[in-house]
Amino acid sequence: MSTLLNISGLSWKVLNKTILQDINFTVNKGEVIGIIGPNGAGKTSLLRCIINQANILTSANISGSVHLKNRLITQFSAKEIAQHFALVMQKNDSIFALSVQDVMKMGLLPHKSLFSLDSDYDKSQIELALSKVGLSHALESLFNQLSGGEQQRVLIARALVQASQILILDEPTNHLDVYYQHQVLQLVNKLNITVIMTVHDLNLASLYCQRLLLLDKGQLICDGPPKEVLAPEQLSKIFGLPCQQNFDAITGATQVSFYLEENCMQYSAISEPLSE
Ligand SMILES: Nc1ncnc2c1ncn2[C@@H]1O[C@H](COP(=O)(O)OP(=O)(O)OP(=O)(O)O)[C@@H](O)[C@H]1O
Repeated sequence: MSTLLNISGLSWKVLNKTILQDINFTVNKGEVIGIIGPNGAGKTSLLRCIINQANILTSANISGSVHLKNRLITQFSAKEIAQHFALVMQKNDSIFALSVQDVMKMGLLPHKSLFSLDSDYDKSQIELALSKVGLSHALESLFNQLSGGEQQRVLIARALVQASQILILDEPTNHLDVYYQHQVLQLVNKLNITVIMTVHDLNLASLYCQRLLLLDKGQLICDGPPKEVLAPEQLSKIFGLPCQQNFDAITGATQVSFYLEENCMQYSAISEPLSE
């Protein structure tokens, strides 16, 4: 397996606050990796550091390194970053007033020269990507008139036309109903490209990611296959709720359930949160 990304000793501080602390991991070509952890754990911040956006956002104090194909990420131009990474991040204010078609065309820009015209091939790629997310009918619609879930699917379709080697998704299932949660993650999974995504739903993460990174308070607590990372004692401690690990009867995937003490009839069978 060839290594695409190498994150080494990565730390990020803003003023006195530590956002990420000594993060180390590698990403191999073709892996589908889910970043999980509680609110504020540093999941989105880690994505930003990987794509070299943390410095743009703040006068940040970043140490350690991110290498993409053995070259420091800070040495890549913005266009080179866009050629390597397709992004679906959570805030998209800048595309507020565009049509879906225009939003989709933005996905083609990293691979075009300044004055190149739209081709029939471009048009067919846009139509194909929209059909994959069930939005063929929305080509002429205004992006800001779509529902949150439809907007999310357009952004995923835009990432598909960008045809980059690495797909970065920040909470891709946000706003999606249960059908599109599975549809989008299955689609992402079948692309045969490298995917790094933050996911709040631990069971979806387990179902669609080969490998999970568990973050807490800016630290990488565990990196491994879902069965190992979703160990109930570990999750119970981090999320502060009793937890049980099961296996899905149909897929065989590791699944977890959390319980509130007062709702739990068989509390003794379930691991309690560990004290500090
Ligand atoms: N530019 C910044 N300046 C100051 N603090 C920041 C900055 N970016 C993130 N943080 C802080 O870093 C911490 C981690 O934020 P981040 O958004 O990475 O968490 P997350 O794990 O993605 O959370 P969530 O699950 O709630 O989306 C938070 O406390 C956040 O307030």
